[in-house]
Amino acid sequence: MDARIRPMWPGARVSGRAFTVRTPPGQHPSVKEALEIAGPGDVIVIDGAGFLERALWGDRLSLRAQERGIVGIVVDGAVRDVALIEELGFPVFAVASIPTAPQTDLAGEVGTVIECGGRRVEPGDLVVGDADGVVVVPAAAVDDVLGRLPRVAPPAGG
Ligand SMILES: O=C([O-])CC(=O)C(=O)O
Ligand SMILES: [Mg+2]
Repeated sequence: MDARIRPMWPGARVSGRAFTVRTPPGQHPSVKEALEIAGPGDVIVIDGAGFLERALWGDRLSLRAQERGIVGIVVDGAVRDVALIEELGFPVFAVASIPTAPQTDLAGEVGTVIECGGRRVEPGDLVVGDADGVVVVPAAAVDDVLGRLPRVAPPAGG
């Protein structure tokens, strides 16, 4: 994903399966819906249209996500409660933080093909994020990519 998408606290790392959401700018209903459908090992990936004037995510949603086994979220948009999210240790990757609340009147879609950070993301793609940002590996390419890892990994003990 492009370099706008950053970890919201130092040391945040995530890897898991994409659970996708597309939401109208600043709108919350589909984010909350995703939270109740996504499950263990999922990373919620939100196409928020890059809108930065309202936060789509915060500490309460992070706590609920942890309860459900969701392993992190990636938002092309803004979040809030970053200090509390860091205390929870929940990995959140987003463009920015802002204290302003989301709106609750328009739904989007969950579980469809979306664009996030300039990349196409399909449900089930592998999402990996760390201090450098986030990459998406298409589900069909995961075996190939993992199969090549031993050749690029440093030697044991090295
Ligand atoms: O308004 C919201 O639900 C987002 C938020 O602050 C939280 O999850 O704590
Ligand atoms: Mg909050």
